[in-house]
Amino acid sequence: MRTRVKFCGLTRLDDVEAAVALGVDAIGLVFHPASPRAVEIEQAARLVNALPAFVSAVGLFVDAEAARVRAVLERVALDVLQFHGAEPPAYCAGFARPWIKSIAVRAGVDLAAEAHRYAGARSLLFDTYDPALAGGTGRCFDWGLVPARQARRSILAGGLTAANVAEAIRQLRPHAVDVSGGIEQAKGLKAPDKMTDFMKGVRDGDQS
Ligand SMILES: O=C(O)c1ccccc1NCC(=O)[C@H](O)[C@H](O)COP(=O)(O)O
Repeated sequence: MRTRVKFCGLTRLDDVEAAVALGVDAIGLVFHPASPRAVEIEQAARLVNALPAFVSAVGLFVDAEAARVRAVLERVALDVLQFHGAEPPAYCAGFARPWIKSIAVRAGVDLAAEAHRYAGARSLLFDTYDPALAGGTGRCFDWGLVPARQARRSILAGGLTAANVAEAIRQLRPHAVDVSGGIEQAKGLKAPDKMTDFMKGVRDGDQS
């Protein structure tokens, strides 16, 4: 089975079109105002409206007020929600949308317990722990901390690049990979050559 790919933190129409042309499965839009990749609601609506069928739009939130998530959903046709804070399962399930929960992986985190707690999630997204950042760290975590059983339905994130994604896939065989900083020329601005190389890396991983 091929590894699904999500490009995250897109802010420009050109980048969305390039991502679609490369065959991504999903794009991620960051609705966390503190992020350098944050998008405004009308900007996000334009980006999502440029997507063809079968490419999913994922909206990222960090401990947002429920009213804020609802306000975004009224204007932006998001397919999936992705939560990067300390949101409890009942909150995540409260928007009538499929959802993903990000888990900051570090030694001592019980991923089986997190999977049990967030059993309503379509997938868990395993990302790098950083006490100062809710996501988009640009750094890898120790992939050895993810048991094979937990990896299977998961989305692997954190510091992935064209140089390491094939090896990450070979080691963990995740359902999907998620990248932001590894395909950028500057925060929020994607680099076409890095996007192309990343997709090649994914295909190499799938064949390994
Ligand atoms: O990208 C951000 O700035 C961000 C801010 C707050 C919460 C989540 C954020 N991004 C989440 C993502 O899904 C990233 O793709 C993921 O963390 C991987 O990022 P990177 O290590 O840069 O590839």
